[in-house]
Amino acid sequence: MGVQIDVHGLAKSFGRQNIWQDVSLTLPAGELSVLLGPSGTGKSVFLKCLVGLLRPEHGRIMVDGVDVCRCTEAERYELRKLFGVLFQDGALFGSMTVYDNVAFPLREHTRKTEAEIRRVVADKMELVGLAGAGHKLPAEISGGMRKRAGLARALVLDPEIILCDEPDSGLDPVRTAYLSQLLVDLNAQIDATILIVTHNISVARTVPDNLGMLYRRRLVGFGPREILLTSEEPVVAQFLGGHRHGPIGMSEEKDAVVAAAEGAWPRPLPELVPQLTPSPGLPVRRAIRRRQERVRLMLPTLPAATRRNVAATLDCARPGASR
Ligand SMILES: Nc1ncnc2c1ncn2[C@@H]1O[C@H](COP(=O)(O)OP(=O)(O)OP(=O)(O)O)[C@@H](O)[C@H]1O
Repeated sequence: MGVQIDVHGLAKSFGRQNIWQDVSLTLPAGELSVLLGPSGTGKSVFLKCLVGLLRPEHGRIMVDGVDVCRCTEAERYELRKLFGVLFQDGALFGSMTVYDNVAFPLREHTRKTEAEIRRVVADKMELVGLAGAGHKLPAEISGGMRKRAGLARALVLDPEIILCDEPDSGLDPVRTAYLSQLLVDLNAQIDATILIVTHNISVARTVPDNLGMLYRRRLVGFGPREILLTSEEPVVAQFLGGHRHGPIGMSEEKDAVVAAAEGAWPRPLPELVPQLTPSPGLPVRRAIRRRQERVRLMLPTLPAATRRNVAATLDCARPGASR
C-alpha cells in the first residue's frame, strides 16, 4: 500500500517572491489526489518540495515518519526511492532510446542484471501501452507516448508514491482521457499514493478521490473531491466552470475595478460527474474502502450540500447497491 504524506504549515519563497504559505494537507495512503491552480500558483514548486528537490522555509512534510524538510542527505536519498515522478515534459534523455530511458533508474539504483532489467522494463512498458516502442528515440514518438514513457520510467522502481506534474499538458482531450484512465488503472493495480498537479478541469472532475486548489499564495481547500466540486466559493466555481467572470484574471488576480464592474458572479455549478472506475478485468481499488471509512467520519463536519453528495457516493458503494 502507498505511503501517507502529511504537510503542515508549509511556506516557500524565492527571494522576495512568496509562492505560497501555510499549506497544510494530508495525501491519504493509496488514494488519488489532484492539486489544481491557475498557472504560476506554485503547483510544480509544491511537488518539488515533496520530493526534496526544493527546501521550504517553514513547515513539515512527513513521509514514512521522516520530515523531508529537515532530514539528512542519506535519509533523503532513501526517501526518494519511495517516489516515482513524472515531470511535465516527460524529462526523457533525447539521445537514449525509450527502452534505455525506462531502464535508466534500474541501472543507476539497483544491481539487477540486464536480463532482469529487460523483464521489468517490458512489464512497465506494457502497463502504459508502449510495448514495441522501446527501440525509438524520444523525438520519434508522439507527445502522449513521451508522457507514457516518462510514466513507465517513474514506475520501474515500484514506487509507493507517484507524483505527476501536468501529465495532460500538450495532450488532446482523447489522449488526456486515456491517460486519466491509465492513472486510475495503475492505482487499482499497485495501490500507490498518487498526486497529480494539473489545471485540466476534466482530470480534476473525474480522476481523484481528493481535490485541492492553490490560489493567491494559499491552499483554497483540500479534501474529498465532492467538497471542491460542489463548492460555491467564487474562485473555485470560476476555475472549475472555466469561465472569465470571477475573481481570477489574466494575471491571476483580477483588478478590483474590473471585478466590481462585473457585479455578482452567480453561475450554475457544473454537475458532479462520477469518478472513473478501473477498466474491466482490473481489481477494485483498495483505496475505495479506506476512503469510505475516512470520509464517513468527516460527514458531520461537511456543508449540507456536500454532505448529501458524499453520502450518495457512500450509499451507492454499499454491497448490493446498484451503481
Ligand atoms: N527555481 C526557481 N527559482 C526562482 N523562481 C522559481 C523557481 N521555480 C519556480 N519559480 C517561480 O515560482 C512560481 C510558481 O512556479 P510553478 O512552476 O510552480 O507554477 P505552476 O503553478 O506549476 O505553473 P504552471 O501551471 O504554469 O506550470 C513562478 O513564478 C516561477 O517563476
